[in-house]
Amino acid sequence: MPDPARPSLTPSTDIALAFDQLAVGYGERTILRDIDMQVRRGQVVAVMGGSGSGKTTLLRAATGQLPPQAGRVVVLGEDLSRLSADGLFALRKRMGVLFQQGALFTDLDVFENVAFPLREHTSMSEAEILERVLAKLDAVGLKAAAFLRTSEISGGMARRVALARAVVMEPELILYDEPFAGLDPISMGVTAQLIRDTSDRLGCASVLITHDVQESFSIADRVYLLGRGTIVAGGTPAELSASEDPFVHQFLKGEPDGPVAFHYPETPAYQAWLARQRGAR
Ligand SMILES: Nc1ncnc2c1ncn2[C@@H]1O[C@H](COP(=O)(O)OP(=O)(O)OP(=O)(O)O)[C@@H](O)[C@H]1O
Repeated sequence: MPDPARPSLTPSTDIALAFDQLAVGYGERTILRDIDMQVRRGQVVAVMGGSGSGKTTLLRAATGQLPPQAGRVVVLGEDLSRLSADGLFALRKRMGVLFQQGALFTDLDVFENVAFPLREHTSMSEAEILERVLAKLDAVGLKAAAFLRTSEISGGMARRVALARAVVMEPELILYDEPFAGLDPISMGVTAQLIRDTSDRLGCASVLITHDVQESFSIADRVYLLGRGTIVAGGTPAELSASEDPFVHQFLKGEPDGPVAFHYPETPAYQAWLARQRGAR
């Protein structure tokens, strides 16, 4: 559970990630607009929303993969759109990202997969690398699996190895894309606690994109709910749980009917495709 004694007010320099009136999308299409969000060091923030609501898109904006259509993304005090390619590369070393398809290198064993960022970006000695990697593997319960090849581990184990790799550089900001996907209930609880502990111990900011209400509410300081192309609700887990907003209510209860759209919207591109399909028959 989030520590109630943790101070809720910290200086503004403590902000690790800020979206400031952000609009972001692909080509001409805007997926999210009017996004205002701040994540402080030591905080765990969960971003939730239905399928296609723009969670991964928001993550891509935070890593600089997707430039803003309007507004700003500020990471560790740096406005991403003002950074050179070298500046962005340097900043990324201070960030950890666990992608949804956090693919491991199949030609490396578990240990070398986790050691990879240390070898790429630091001048740590072999002895230091050994201790650091074993500590991170221990945290995900896989120390004794260090010598295994990636073909010898299960999908859920691979997710945990990817998690160890995302935190091995002890980054200041960690972005997790669906960290609970494909995990059994025990691993899910352990992973949630690991995310919380990593934030507390390293004082880093953690942003997790997830569908899992129970796990994210158990560790998050704040939760944001995406819908209708923007943030529809934000607050502490307790505030959201008590919300009367029909959108929040439907999402948290997983009810099929309500304002959360189940169907992908019919766009002009779909209408044009359908007309072509029908014309062709
Ligand atoms: N590379 C892309 N090019 C064009 N449109 C995209 C691209 N990636 C995603 N989209 C569109 O952006 C919208 C949001 O997608 P996004 O992947 O951010 O949703 P999500 O909330 O992460 O969904 P899920 O929970 O299903 O992973 C969708 O309508 C999707 O079709």
